Amino acid sequence: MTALLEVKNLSRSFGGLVAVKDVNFTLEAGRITALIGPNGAGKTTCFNLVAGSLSPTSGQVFFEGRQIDSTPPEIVCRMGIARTFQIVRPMRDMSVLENAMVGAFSWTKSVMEAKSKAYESLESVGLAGKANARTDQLTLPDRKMLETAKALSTRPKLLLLDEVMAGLRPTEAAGVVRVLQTLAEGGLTILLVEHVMRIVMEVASNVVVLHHGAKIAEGSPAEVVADQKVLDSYLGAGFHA
Ligand SMILES: Nc1ncnc2c1ncn2[C@@H]1O[C@H](COP(=O)(O)OP(=O)(O)OP(=O)(O)O)[C@@H](O)[C@H]1O
Repeated sequence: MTALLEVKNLSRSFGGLVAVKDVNFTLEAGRITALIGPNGAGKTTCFNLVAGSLSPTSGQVFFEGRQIDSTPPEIVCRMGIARTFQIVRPMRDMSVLENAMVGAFSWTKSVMEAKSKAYESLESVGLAGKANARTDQLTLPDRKMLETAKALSTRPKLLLLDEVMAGLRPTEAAGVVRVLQTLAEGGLTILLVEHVMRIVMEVASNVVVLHHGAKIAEGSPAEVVADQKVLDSYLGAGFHA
């Protein structure tokens, strides 16, 4: 398998606090990887380092073999990495379609092209039927999927999803899992931060576990939930897969 993204000895400090500590992992093309760990473990900081919103204190990030750490986020986006944010804030005075078009303007100036790509993105997350709705008419799962569609409109090879299933009911989350599986089957590589282990186990083929900024385990979902360090620091002794 080819590594699409390679994170090498990545560290980031904020003053005296080491938020990410010498972290290494690779993302294989077309796979879904979950980044998990307790609150404050460094997951979002890792996302920000990969997406170019933060520069590392030390270490490197390679995307398709090119070093991208310290590259501005808009360039990283044009290279093929898109991200969503934990808090979804669609633009309220624009339709669902117009919101999804925003991502496409990262690579085209043509309104027609942007519209066509936005429809395709909305279709792949199951929102095409609501293209003309106002965003304040959307439910939380739909708002989350719109955020994902916006990211897909940038034509990413790698999609970074920050807690895209937080706050969803199990049936709603199951729908999102299906969407992500279909996207990965189509060749998209996905890195997601997720707290619900049941979802991680269902959706991810690889799991990276952070604790106090450092990687403490990596492997298949079954491997990490059986790892004593992961049980001690995150899942708790009572956890049963
Ligand atoms: N801009 C910043 N300035 C100072 N400290 C920061 C900054 N961003 C993150 N931190 C700190 O770095 C550590 C890691 O934070 P981060 O948000 O990456 O963790 P996380 O694993 O995403 O947590 P959560 O699950 O709660 O979202 C925390 O202690 C946090 O307070």
